[in-house]
Amino acid sequence: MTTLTLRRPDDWHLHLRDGEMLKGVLPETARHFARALIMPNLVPPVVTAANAAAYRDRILAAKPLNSDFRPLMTLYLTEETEVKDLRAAAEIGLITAVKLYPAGATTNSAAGVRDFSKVKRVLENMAQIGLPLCVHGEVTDADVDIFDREAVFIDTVLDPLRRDIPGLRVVMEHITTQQGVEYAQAGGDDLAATITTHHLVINRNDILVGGIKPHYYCLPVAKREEHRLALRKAATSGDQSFFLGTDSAPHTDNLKEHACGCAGCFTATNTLSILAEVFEQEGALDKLEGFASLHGPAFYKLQPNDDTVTLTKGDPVTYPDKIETGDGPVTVFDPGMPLHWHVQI
Ligand SMILES: NC(=O)N[C@@H](CC(=O)O)C(=O)O
Ligand SMILES: [Zn+2]
Ligand SMILES: [Zn+2]
Repeated sequence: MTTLTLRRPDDWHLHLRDGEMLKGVLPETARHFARALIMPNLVPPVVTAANAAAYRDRILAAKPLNSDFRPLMTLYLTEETEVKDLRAAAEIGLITAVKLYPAGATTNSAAGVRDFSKVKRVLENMAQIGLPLCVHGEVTDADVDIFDREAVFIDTVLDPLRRDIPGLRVVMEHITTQQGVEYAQAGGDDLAATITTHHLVINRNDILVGGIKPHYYCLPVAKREEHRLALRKAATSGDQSFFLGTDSAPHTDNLKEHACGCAGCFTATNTLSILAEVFEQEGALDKLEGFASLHGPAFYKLQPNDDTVTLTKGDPVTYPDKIETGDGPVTVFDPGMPLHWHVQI
């Protein structure tokens, strides 16, 4: 196969940041994707309907001319989130989901949830109205090894939470383990999982062998090879429980190449070419449209996009090593393999 036409994809987990960074990174996503679910971990976070409306307007103002890109907004769940504000935001279609960060789990998560009993009423209301909860699924206990934090979260937080609040629709964000795959597979229609581009490509050796690679450091951190293989199998299986959330998470190079480097891989620029390469390697190019363009809208009860994107296979395609933003350069994720699928724009 040398040409592949898909319904235009959506990105179900994206960090656009704000200000100059937003202006710099938004065109990279808007070039290929129709919609993206926008993460609310700004400083300060997007915690109210008014915050979400203002942020949506800043995104729309930063959008390239003639782009139809649509941001789908989320609220950052805190122990102070008000049911009334959240329900009103959902009713007018201002928000598509609510994001749960365990406090301290990842970039800008300090305002996240410490005591789950304090958000129970909000979660019950979300279950009633069918508003999905997107979860950064890692425990933060100092005594749990960072490579075990996702599996421990599933057993000790996520599973009890889902039993406690029947009907709550949950997206396990950026899963990185076999345990994540198995839990998502078994969860029925109210549970799904996003998988990033980079976790299909790198394992933990890529971060650490031959010198530390700060641009491969993200959270949840990439795991052993067996987990990467489980993710590839899940993504290319055609199972509707799995769909694309790139978790493209830009940080300027000075903050990545640092004694205490920030977590996040920036993949917006070359994600589609990488995914086509990965799906081809797995003999599953016919499953790419489901993963990138159909399963996500089905979970969120939205229509898939009407228009299409076409990829053609040819000589290796090159992408810039970095993009320039008003805040400084941002390194584009290096998949460490030649990419042959060109995205027509
Ligand atoms: N994935 C990351 O490593 N970083 C994300 C936060 C997140 O999605 O956990 C960020 O905002 O930089
Ligand atoms: Zn996260
Ligand atoms: Zn993220």
